[in-house]
Amino acid sequence: MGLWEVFLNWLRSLFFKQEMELSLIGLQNAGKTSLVNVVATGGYSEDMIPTVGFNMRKVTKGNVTIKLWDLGGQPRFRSMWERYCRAVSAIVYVVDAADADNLSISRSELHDLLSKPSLSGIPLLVLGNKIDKPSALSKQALTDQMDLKSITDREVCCFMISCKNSTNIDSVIDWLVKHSKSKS
Ligand SMILES: Nc1nc2c(ncn2[C@@H]2O[C@H](COP(=O)(O)OP(=O)(O)OP(=O)(O)O)[C@@H](O)[C@H]2O)c(=O)[nH]1
Ligand SMILES: [Mg+2]
Repeated sequence: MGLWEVFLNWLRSLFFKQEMELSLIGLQNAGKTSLVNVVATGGYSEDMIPTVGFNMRKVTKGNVTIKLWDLGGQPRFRSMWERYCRAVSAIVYVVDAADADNLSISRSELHDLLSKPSLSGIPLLVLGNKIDKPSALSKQALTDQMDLKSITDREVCCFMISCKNSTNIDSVIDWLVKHSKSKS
């Protein structure tokens, strides 16, 4: 590579570096921390410790640096979700698609969160996780049960994933990268 090319590449890397901040929200046991692990390292474990409060992780994909706020999903942590969503480029809401019993709670927590004026317009990515389980809902059923069609004040996208089998994780990363902003 000539010196000129090295210089151009360096210049390009300066201008095209992207950065984004995301919050991972959803009920306890949905698989938020598992998703962070799969995106960051490809690792998956059955043996997870519930998140107490929150964790922050930085993951780099290509020239995009993603700062992830991985929040605890137990009831006592839900009141802080809004605070960690205010400055983000996108909200990622994880649902256990195989846990029919908790879907209505998950739906009302999501709609509660989105009703906060401070979060208006922030794009939403809903992930139906655990599709490796036979009891998991279809995308259509999840969309209906989470009442996603009623959300009209922002961009909404939904993918069905499995952290366990790494299903559709690429689509998630693509979506995230497309929603990153140029570093200023
Ligand atoms: N079968 C299956 N189990 C999964 C999948 N993803 C996560 N799990 C399991 O679900 C459990 C909870 O996962 P976590 O990632 O800790 O869930 P969380 O949403 O971070 O939970 P909190 O931190 O308490 O809010 C763990 O036992 C995981 O192994 C998946 O895709 N398939
Ligand atoms: Mg967790």
